[in-house]
Amino acid sequence: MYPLITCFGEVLWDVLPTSRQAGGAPMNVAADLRNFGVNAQIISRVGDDELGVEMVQFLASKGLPTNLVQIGRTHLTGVAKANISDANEVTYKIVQPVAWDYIQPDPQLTETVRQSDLFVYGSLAARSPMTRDTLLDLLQVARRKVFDVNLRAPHYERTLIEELLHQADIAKLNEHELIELSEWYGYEPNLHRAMEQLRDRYQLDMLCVTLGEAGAVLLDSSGFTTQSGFEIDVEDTIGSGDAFLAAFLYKMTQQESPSQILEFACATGAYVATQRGATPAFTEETISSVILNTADE
Ligand SMILES: OC[C@H]1O[C@](O)(CO)[C@@H](O)[C@@H]1O
Repeated sequence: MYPLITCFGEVLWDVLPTSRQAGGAPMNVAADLRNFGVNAQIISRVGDDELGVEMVQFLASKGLPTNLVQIGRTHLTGVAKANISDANEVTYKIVQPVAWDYIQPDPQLTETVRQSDLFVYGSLAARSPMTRDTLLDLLQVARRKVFDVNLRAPHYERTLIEELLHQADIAKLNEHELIELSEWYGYEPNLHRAMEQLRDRYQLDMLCVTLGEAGAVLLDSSGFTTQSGFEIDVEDTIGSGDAFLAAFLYKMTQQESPSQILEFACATGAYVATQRGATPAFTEETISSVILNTADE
């Protein structure tokens, strides 16, 4: 079951017009890692309410430990209203403040992060002072840090994103986020060049940019690796980027080559987009058959 991967941040319910699905980027990453048999866990907080009970049950059903999910009496379990446009772009109205805005420091959290091989965090969790402070403390003891940039307007500020980038060893963002960061720094609109400049600015070991249906690009010490997208029928893209990251980290910890990592990650992101919600059940075999079926065409 090694390595140990600890994710930190929001757990919430994504409310769609006709259904409610468990979500929250770091939780999605942890649940998807569990699909691959990785020893993954999530640090978060829910409210002492019905939705909190259901969330804890959901985490347990995914094989995730629930002892790192705090239960608070002051705030409700998180909820996000998701809207999907005709072009499959999802926008979220992420209710605030909720329980995961109040993740409290705790020696047990510090210890588990200290022992983790990878620590995964995003920017949304840092929107409120308490969870932000807990995150910054945990980053002090984390060994290898993976920043899933995940910009969710209006819940972030440039200075905070920069602080979180400074902490990261590995960063993943999508093409729109790269454009936004490039505008901050006046980078020319050239994907490879902007990636190199961002990698150098924050001394990242790995920088990965997802390109939606066009695939993804990875920049690491071996240079650039590119993977084109898998053709699929989209159900909804919620959690697709999170699944990409989970698959990426899974293959990375298995020491696979950059091109194998990227192919597997793109196939996993594509598969999740064919399913409803952020955390469908799948296995490594499911993803391998996505890759094989595409190769046949
Ligand atoms: O975490 C913020 C939002 O992003 C998602 O994780 C998808 O990437 C949703 O499940 C959640 O509402």
